[in-house]
Amino acid sequence: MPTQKTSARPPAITATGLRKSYGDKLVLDGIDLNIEEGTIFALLGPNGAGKTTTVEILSTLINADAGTDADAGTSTNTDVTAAEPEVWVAGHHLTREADAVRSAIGVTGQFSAVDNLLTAEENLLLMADLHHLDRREGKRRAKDLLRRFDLSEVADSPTVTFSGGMRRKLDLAMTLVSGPRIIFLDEPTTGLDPRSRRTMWEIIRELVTDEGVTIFLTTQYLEEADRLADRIAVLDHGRLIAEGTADELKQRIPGGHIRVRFTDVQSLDTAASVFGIGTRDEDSLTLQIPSNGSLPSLRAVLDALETTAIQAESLTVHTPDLDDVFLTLTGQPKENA
Ligand SMILES: Nc1ncnc2c1ncn2[C@@H]1O[C@H](COP(=O)(O)OP(=O)(O)OP(=O)(O)O)[C@@H](O)[C@H]1O
Repeated sequence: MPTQKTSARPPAITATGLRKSYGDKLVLDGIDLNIEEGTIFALLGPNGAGKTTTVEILSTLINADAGTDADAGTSTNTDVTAAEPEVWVAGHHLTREADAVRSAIGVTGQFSAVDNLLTAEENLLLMADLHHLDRREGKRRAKDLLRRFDLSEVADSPTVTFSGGMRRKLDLAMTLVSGPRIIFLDEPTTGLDPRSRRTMWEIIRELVTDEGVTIFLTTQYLEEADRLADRIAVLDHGRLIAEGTADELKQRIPGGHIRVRFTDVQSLDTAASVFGIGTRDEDSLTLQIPSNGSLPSLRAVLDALETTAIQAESLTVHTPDLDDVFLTLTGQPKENA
């Protein structure tokens, strides 16, 4: 069967005009993806945006409705005749070479694959069996993964006793038993406490830097995409409304600001006339002054307050984050998008 004929090192995932509807409900409306090998790609979107559906299609769990037809990416018509999807994963055609795709990928979904009745090691050995590894190799990989994920001490404990963070680590370890080159992580840290989330981030980063795997992750957390991803795509109502590095996305939105809170309206008014710019909010007694968040701009504000002897109660510096990106791109906060 053919493999993608580009360079010696094909992109990990390419897709053109990916569409999916459930009945009348259009979930994906012509999505294009181009993800380089050895990078982390984050698909960012609120609940119901179509993130899991995208992962399910790319990992061969469900079929897309259509790929590259004449009007791909431009139509919102849900009655588009299904054409052969044009999606390549790990250099293999998604539908014509589905088995080859499956053997190159690993998927960790929102619902744990961990069997509660088994120990951590038994869960890993079960995965090794499913992937037809011989017993010795299976045992070797299980031990190696338990050590890497800091689970050796609980290798023989029933997983029913595991915390959410331990379970999530074991889930990912189980995905790694088969040595996948591309790993799909569907909301890998949802519901985890901040410490477990950071541990998970470290593990994900190491997978890329140490082993050169490609990670396709979905997330609702702007911070997660910002911290982890080489490229981020923002999914909204079945369309990618923006794509780029975290910095590129941030550049598309207005700059940050310094927010100064005063103790009374008189101080607020004086400050508003001194600065001459900014948004004055009498209810919260705050003045929002445009700023790039740099030290000199902060110093300028502090100096002006000091020389004019205006009493400020508190001051916060706001640099643009991905929440601002969502607000700017969709006109709505992420939660309501
Ligand atoms: N099997 C299905 N039948 C009908 N509708 C579905 C099915 N699977 C998903 N949907 C709908 O498709 C839309 C996108 O769902 P999807 O699970 O892909 O979103 P998501 O971005 O992953 O959201 P979440 O963060 O909540 O998991 C939702 O409105 C969902 O109700």
